Amino acid sequence: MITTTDLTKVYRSRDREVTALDGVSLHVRPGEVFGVIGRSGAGKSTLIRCLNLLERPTSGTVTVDGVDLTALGGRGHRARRPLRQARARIGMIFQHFNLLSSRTVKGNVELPLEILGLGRRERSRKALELLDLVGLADKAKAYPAQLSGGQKQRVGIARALAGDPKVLLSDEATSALDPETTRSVLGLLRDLNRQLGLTILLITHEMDVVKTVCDSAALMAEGRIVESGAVSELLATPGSRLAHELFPVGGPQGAAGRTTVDLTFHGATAGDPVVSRLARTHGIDVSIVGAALDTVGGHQVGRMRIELPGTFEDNVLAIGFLREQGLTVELPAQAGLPGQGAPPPDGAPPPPPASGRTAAAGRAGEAGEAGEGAETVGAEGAEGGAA
Ligand SMILES: Nc1ncnc2c1ncn2[C@@H]1O[C@H](COP(=O)(O)OP(=O)(O)OP(=O)(O)O)[C@@H](O)[C@H]1O
Repeated sequence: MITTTDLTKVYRSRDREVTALDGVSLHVRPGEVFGVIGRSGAGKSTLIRCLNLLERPTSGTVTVDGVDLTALGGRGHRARRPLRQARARIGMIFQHFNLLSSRTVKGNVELPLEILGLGRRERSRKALELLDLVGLADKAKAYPAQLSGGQKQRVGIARALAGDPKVLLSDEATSALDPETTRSVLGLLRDLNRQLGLTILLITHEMDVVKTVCDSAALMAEGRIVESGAVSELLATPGSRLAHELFPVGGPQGAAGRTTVDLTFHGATAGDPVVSRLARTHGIDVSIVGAALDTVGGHQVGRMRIELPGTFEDNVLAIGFLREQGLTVELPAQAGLPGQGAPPPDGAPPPPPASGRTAAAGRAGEAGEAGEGAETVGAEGAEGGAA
């Protein structure tokens, strides 16, 4: 639905050049919610402005719903008619809502309909229909100043849907909202995505947004896409930086003479009692040092950090066994090993605050036991619960 090819944007002023986008190629499939995450300055806003050609890229192409926007004339607010028409099919919502304070809620939603040339009655009918869709039918006559932040964003969403877009771009739409309102606005976006088949690309610096609503995600750093893919696939990719940021597993690592292993249970593996099977079949005392359950992309996922007695070489067979069971197995950096799962230190956004049933601190006991404190789950619990 959205494809960019080698998209580059260089801002030039008299004395310096900033490469905000450096060869960005990404593909958003029809009907998916796609999150772009990255630190401040990574190039996210530039990317989203280039997607609807509010900003003209220096080179590369942007294709939305089969139309190569970069081939259409004009830029910014001086876009020519074909580009304006193509843009009308791309809705956009903003962090600070961008509502007109002098217009009522209904008047704000009618604005794009006026620009599209609809008559007064048709505008009124459509605006009320859209307000109903976002749950604000009773606020049609209110002014933006009389609304909460979440209600303002709902008006922004209704306005963005006025041109019956196939694509909705969201520029940090929940960053100004409290956590509960964020959840409700993300819930609305997910409902619209399902009901209308709307493709949504959102940029955010909040990992929780990606975790809550996105089917796929891309990590941006220094104008480039560092990693991207379906969230479920990323979680199954050893060493994925996004997976590590999305769902960190806690617990100490690298004790001398022991091998630390991070396991991810998802899909078909979620219900298998793999750890106790490992303990039984290989006669190993498995220590669980951290475990967590969380919902990522609408699916429950379990992660567990275990320790095996002995060095990596002593545990090659056990690790092979875990891989054969279909688990994602990662070896964080530890004594005598470079580490397979730990993400490189630079470029990624800071880790999100712990959420969901994230757990683990200190040694939590031997296999099968629930750990002390917090909400640590034992081997069978984590496996069974992550269905
Ligand atoms: N109009 C501009 N002129 C010059 N440089 C710009 C312009 N807009 C953005 N930049 C630069 O491009 C780089 C990417 O900025 P951008 O706003 O796209 O990042 P971002 O990931 O959206 O950051 P934030 O989350 O803080 O908004 C930054 O170095 C920024 O200073």
